[in-house]
Amino acid sequence: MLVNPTPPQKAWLRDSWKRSIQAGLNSRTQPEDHRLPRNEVTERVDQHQTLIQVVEEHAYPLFCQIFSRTDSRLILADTKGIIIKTWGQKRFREKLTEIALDQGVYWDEGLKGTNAIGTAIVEKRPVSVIGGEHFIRHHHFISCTASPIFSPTGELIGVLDVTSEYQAHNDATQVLIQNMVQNIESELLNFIPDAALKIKLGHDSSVLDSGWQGIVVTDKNGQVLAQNAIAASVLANQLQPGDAIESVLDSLALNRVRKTEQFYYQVESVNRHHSNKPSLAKNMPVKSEQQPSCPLHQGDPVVEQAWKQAITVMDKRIGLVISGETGTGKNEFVKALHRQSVLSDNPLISINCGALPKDLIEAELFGYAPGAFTGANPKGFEGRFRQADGGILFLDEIADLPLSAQSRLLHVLQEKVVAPIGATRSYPVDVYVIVASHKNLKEMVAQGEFREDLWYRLEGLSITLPSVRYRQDLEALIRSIFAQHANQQTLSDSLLEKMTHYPWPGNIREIDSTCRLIAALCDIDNIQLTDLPDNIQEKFCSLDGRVTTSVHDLQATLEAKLIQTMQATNGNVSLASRLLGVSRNTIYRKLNKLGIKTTKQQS
Ligand SMILES: Nc1ncnc2c1ncn2[C@@H]1O[C@H](COP(=O)(O)OP(=O)(O)OP(=O)(O)O)[C@@H](O)[C@H]1O
Repeated sequence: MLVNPTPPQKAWLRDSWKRSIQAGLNSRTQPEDHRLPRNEVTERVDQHQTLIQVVEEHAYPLFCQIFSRTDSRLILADTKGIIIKTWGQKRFREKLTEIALDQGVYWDEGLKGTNAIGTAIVEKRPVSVIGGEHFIRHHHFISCTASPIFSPTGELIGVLDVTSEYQAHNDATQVLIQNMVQNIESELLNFIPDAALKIKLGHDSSVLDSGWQGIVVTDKNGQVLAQNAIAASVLANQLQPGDAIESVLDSLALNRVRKTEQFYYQVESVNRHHSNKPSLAKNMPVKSEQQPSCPLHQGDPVVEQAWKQAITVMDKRIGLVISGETGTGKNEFVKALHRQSVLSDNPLISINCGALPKDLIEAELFGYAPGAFTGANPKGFEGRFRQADGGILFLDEIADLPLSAQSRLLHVLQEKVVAPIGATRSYPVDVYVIVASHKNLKEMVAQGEFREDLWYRLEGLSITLPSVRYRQDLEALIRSIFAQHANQQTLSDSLLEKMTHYPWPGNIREIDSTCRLIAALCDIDNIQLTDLPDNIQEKFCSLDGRVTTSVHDLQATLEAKLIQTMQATNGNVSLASRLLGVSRNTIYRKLNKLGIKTTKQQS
């Protein structure tokens, strides 16, 4: 029988080793891996989007600063010890793959023996497990330090871990990880629904922006919603959720550092411009200096301006019309606006007018009374307008709304009441309506296909989301969308270049489905063009192996090809016309336009 080595001295480690033995593990045998199927990994990543985002913004920079030159990985695990995401040294990741320290694998103490992630979950406190302190021998080459992450209401929501090659950890590592977790927990306070004020506290004014400050978050009436552990300590546990913050502060005036007898404090309004930023992918370039406030782009000025204007008009309840080719992200834009707006706790109802049969659209929008028409739900239907009451109704493809529904819509917008079909009464509704179309509504008005009065009622601000071929952040956009589908894969620079030169007629939708396909088919690092299926390779490459981007570039490519052919044929127009498959006249015309004379013309 194999005997486990001498248990360690530290009591908590001894206990953890004991639990490992009780779980039936043998220190000399590498335990079996328990791995989530790929689709469940994606689901978990989705569920943890906010946490991932906060880690990327508030812990990863510090990790890079301290560990970038060492063989280390930053790891986020969920409450069951399943690894959700990892960041850091790529070559070290490969080494960690040998012990399955990668995405989707359970690092529960009962499955992997004493390890920082699993043991921190059991202990509910930060722990460092250095080299030989790991129960399983195969894990002795690593040192891990992990700290649990708690929600503003004190529930465990995940674990942050730094795993390094054995020698890389020292006594300060645990303090560092705690600092990262502190930053994460403080930032999570901004995500509490109804959070309006953030009060930073400390015994000295210098700590107010240090990452070690106490934080209390209140609603707009100054009622405490949550606080971090430091605030509870600075305030000697005087405050509980629901208490009025003014019981401990003299003033709620914003931004000035103030002092009570016990502590310094500063009141800020909560920054709600956080939700659902696309994840900062591992293979994304370092953040641009100026972080865009719109979560849907990575530095495109047109989208940013559209976003800023939209936020402003929404707050003032001015109408918003969004145009843009199919797939440019109009729906996503509206969802992000909703999340960011004061209406975020109220419904967002989206309806695609083009996708509904014309004779049902009025019933869908305005509802109907029981027995209003044959085939209807016998209980009646309240309709989308009433479902959206207090929130936002997004009417996509509004151009497809039949004229009869247009007049009814105008009536609802003007009177703020909706009368379901066949009903004897009407209902008050307070709905902010946003519309989108990829057809030109103004032209439709001119042609009598869209009611002019409705257009004037809807039109306030008209914004157009740019087609991706015109976006200045295309490369970062592709990287970020790919990262959302990738497991650990990355796109090679040359493939990325091809992708940024492809015109993407289906816009973000096409980028999304292409990236999804590449991530599913190419389970390798640094994916090259030749790793892709033939049809995708073909779409990224033009005939001569160069890439076509826009009409302008296409023109340039054709002209270059013409010049090359003329050179190769020593100016023989007949031969060039046969090689290029165009008439001699076309060649003369093009050469003329380019100011090039044929040998014949020269002589
Ligand atoms: N900024 C973004 N990042 C990642 N994916 C996005 C982004 N914007 C849109 N998408 C994805 O692209 C696809 C198309 O987006 P969306 O439905 O918002 O486009 P649309 O302009 O409303 O299209 P249509 O006009 O055809 O209704 C969706 O799958 C969406 O998830």
